[in-house]
Amino acid sequence: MGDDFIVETKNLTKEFKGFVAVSDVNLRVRRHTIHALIGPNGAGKTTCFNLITKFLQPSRGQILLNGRDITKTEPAAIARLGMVRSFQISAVFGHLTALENVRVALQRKQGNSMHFWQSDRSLDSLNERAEQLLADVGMLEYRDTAAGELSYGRKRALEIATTLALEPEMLLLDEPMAGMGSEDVARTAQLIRRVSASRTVLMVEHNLSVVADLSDTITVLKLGKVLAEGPYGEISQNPEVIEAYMGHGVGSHA
Ligand SMILES: Nc1ncnc2c1ncn2[C@@H]1O[C@H](COP(=O)(O)OP(=O)(O)OP(=O)(O)O)[C@@H](O)[C@H]1O
Repeated sequence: MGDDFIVETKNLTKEFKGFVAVSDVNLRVRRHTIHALIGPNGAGKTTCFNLITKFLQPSRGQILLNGRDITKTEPAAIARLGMVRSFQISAVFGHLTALENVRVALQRKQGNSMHFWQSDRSLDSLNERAEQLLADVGMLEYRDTAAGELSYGRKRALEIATTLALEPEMLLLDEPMAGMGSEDVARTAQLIRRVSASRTVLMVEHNLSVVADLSDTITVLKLGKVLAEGPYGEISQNPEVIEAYMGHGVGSHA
């Protein structure tokens, strides 16, 4: 793999009233890879994620997206630059069907230009694109099901489809497996692998076997600092990582 980084942070630091939650983090996310942020509770994963997606403003440091400094960029502008965050809590409209949910996302992407939507042809092509996105996440058979009636895992798949409607170059997933049963976890892992084919994925995830299975690179945070970075086989052998996870699984994964 070449050294082509889509996201880089330089000395990224966040202090909350003097408490340093994220401390001088230099993260480099290689294009077209799956990169996971892990670490024990309170390690600073969520804060780091919120900084990168601009939900929080850093106290110090820099964030680069495709080499461009986005440290001061408004969160709303980030999606237009190709970086889209998918939420842990499903953001789909329960009373709309799966297809309608994806259509809404596509319309939002198109900017809702009235004259565009008046033609039947454009509506047809919108439906086609929405169906394609549902197929991409393995949800075509649920196209006419109200989102509120879908299982939690399928809601998440639908939510990923609405995120993909924005054509992100980079997808940020906040604990994609949270609250899922094992069947949904397996399906979602497959989905993440599939959508990562032409994109870059950065995820915060607690499920270590999923992280081990999916990630090209793993960054381990502890007390706001990077403790280790590398593929699972490497970090899981790192004594400091094992100690940080004492009794919680790193190193014991087959
Ligand atoms: N808004 C805030 N104000 C004060 N302290 C905060 C704030 N947000 C996070 N922290 C602190 O920063 C540290 C890192 O928190 P963070 O949520 O980023 O960790 P995490 O690795 O995501 O943990 P978890 O796995 O438990 O979600 C914690 O000690 C937390 O209490």
